[in-house]
Amino acid sequence: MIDLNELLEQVWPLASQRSSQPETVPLRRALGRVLAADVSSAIDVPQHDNSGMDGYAVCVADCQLATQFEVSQRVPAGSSPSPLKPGTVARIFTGAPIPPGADAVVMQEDVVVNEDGSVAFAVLPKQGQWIRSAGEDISRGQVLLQQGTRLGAIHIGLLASIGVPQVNVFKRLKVGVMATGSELQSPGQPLQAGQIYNSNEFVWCGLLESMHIDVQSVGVVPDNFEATCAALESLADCDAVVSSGGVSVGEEDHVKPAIEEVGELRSWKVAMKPGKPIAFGHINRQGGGHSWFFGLPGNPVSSAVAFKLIVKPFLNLLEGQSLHQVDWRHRTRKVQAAFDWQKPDSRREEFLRVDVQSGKATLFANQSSGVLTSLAQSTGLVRLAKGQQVNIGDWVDYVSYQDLMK
Ligand SMILES: Nc1nc2c(c(=O)[nH]1)N[C@H]1C(S)=C(S)[C@@H](COP(=O)(O)OP(=O)(O)OC[C@H]3O[C@@H](n4cnc5c(N)ncnc54)[C@H](O)[C@@H]3O)O[C@H]1N2
Ligand code: MOO
Repeated sequence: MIDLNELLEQVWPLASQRSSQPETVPLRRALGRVLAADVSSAIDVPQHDNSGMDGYAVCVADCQLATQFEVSQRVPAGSSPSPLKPGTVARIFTGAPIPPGADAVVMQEDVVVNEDGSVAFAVLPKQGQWIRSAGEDISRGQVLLQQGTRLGAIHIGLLASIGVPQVNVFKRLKVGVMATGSELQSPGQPLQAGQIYNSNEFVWCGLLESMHIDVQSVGVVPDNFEATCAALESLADCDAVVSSGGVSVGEEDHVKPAIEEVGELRSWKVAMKPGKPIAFGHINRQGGGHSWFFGLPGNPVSSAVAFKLIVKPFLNLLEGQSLHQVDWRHRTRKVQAAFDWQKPDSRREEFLRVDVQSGKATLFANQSSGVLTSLAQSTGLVRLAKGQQVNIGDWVDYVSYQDLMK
């Protein structure tokens, strides 16, 4: 058996060697895409010192209590003020540029306005108060976002705030999905004796779509060699293909011989539970090149866990993110076990489905790799080393699903 960390060190670097091509897309199409180049700002944000309040722009050195000041100009947002006339103040509104010569803003609640329109201050202003400085958010020349950043809504807002209308991102990946198993039935059809519904395909399509990846699914492939080869070949133009089932040791497992027929295969028993049998390789394309291939176990929990821990980061790397950005092992933290685990697996590390609230991990009662409910009713995985026993109150390593899918 191979340790998970060793497998990751063998497989992930293969993805970094071949990242996808860049393309330019308008900002409104950039959500979830990966930046293909650093973005620097050509402007200061905000561009000018501006008022943080509706009120009066003043020169602090001129201000005295019990004195009336003439309001010499009115500065709404979007206007360009003249220099402040000495001994006067300027009416100003939130976001409007500070007139040259003014060095503080007094909010209107702290000002008395006289009948003749002049104003007086109840409290003396402090230098700089209520002034938002030019460049305090982003300064000109600053690298705002780095290559490899996956763009969320706030990132896109930042790009808009520096006036950029479009952005250079890596091409979207296309990933093929297939579920092998003659026992599989599609939702909506009645179950015959011995059949189960195909859920893996739906889990993966959802995970891939949430990763902004285009999905091409061939659905269920029956357990026979020819059908498996044909399905694999039909997906060869994808960047990668993920298949479930048929990677263990039974005679009905056709995935491994089929990959050997249409490409190249490496398969492992990974020392992890769930997710032990994993096949990896590639499918040759007719015109040259290849699609990467992952054969994950059929058990729904095993395949979803293997997908999140192994395949998802691989796809992120293939799209152009860096190893540091995708390696979930940096996002592991300690939580306190609210459970006992007295019979650990001595040969495989274990990933237990737990619900973590306020730093305390409660174990989902049924840890079988066939129980998909365990994934729905947990917040993440506790990672235990081979043979690691747990007593209530022990601190254990934990990674949340949210951090795994970042
Ligand atoms: N003699 C041994 N048997 C098994 C071993 C072993 O080492 N020696 N390993 C076990 C482990 S661990 C796992 S995990 C499974 C993996 O088996 P396969 O990948 O070959 O998957 P199948 O046998 O095709 O299916 C396993 C299980 O999952 C259900 N399944 C399959 N596809 C789907 C789907 N699309 N949606 C929902 N459920 C699915 C299938 O009906 C089976 O119940 O092997 C153990 N056996
Ligand atoms: O990989 Mo298997 O999940 O240990 O059931």
